[in-house]
Amino acid sequence: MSVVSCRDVTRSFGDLAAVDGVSLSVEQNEVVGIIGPNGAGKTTLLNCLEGLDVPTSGSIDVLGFCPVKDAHVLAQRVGVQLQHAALLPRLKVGEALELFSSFYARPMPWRPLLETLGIAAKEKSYVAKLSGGERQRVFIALALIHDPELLFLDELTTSLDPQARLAMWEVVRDIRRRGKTVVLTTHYMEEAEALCDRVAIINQGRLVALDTVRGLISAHGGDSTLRLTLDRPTPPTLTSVEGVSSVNSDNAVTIIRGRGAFAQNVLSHLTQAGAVVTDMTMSSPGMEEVFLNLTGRTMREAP
Ligand SMILES: Nc1ncnc2c1ncn2[C@@H]1O[C@H](COP(=O)(O)OP(=O)(O)OP(=O)(O)O)[C@@H](O)[C@H]1O
Repeated sequence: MSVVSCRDVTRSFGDLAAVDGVSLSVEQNEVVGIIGPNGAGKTTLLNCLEGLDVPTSGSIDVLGFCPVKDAHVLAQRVGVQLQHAALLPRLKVGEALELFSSFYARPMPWRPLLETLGIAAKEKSYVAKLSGGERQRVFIALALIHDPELLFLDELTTSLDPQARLAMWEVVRDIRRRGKTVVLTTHYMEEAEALCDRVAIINQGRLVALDTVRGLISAHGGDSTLRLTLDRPTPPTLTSVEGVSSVNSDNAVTIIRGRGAFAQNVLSHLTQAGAVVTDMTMSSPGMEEVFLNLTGRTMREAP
């Protein structure tokens, strides 16, 4: 049985289908990322999965339960990262963790959790006085306090500095190593590449792709680029080499785009032609190219 199963889910606000016919499943011990441009519907979808919002149509199962009707059962087994400090301003970090521990049958010891998240020194600070990144880490600690089987993380590392972001990635990897399941949204392609077993790309409410990073790049990444400096003018025969889609010259550099084993084919072709390669670089498409090809926008335009 899938941990999360979402069938043909639509959530409309008036005429706007913020989530539009999304079907997806998340299996046990997977980390699945949801990415998409601003306003794509990621948070709305996550809210529906978390039981904070109700789909206009379609159905959702989480651990075999309905996220809305069975919220009390799921609360013990699912962790949700809060986004706003509204309910905690007058509490100190340690008090907030103590309070949340009291909600659960088997809470984890929270001091080691603060250590792992790098905020042990903030135990006696008011939540309201923390920096954005520190508060974010408190919310992660609160989401983890009952050692949930399934964790929902919405923009996990958005206000964190690079060091804290890497530490947070380790936290997620550790959660996965312990057999848990994670569904996260992110605006960072490198985060999706680093953490996710599969990535769902949402655009205008619709699920446009769902696959491993490698699968997405091979299906939607487009061409790789090989830049060569040769000891002679570019042989015109390069255009007919298997896998090559285009050949251009820029000053002394030959720029060849293609797919599959095109680079190897090009090099053998040049060797046979007696040409000498004096410099060579190769760049392959990544998730940025996948995102651009599927949504028409770069990720930098999106946040
Ligand atoms: N309660 C609401 N009432 C009306 N419209 C809403 C509501 N919540 C979301 N929307 C709209 O639904 C669309 C999807 O919003 P959502 O917050 O899910 O996008 P997102 O992908 O999470 O965006 P971002 O990356 O900016 O966080 C947006 O056009 C948003 O304005």
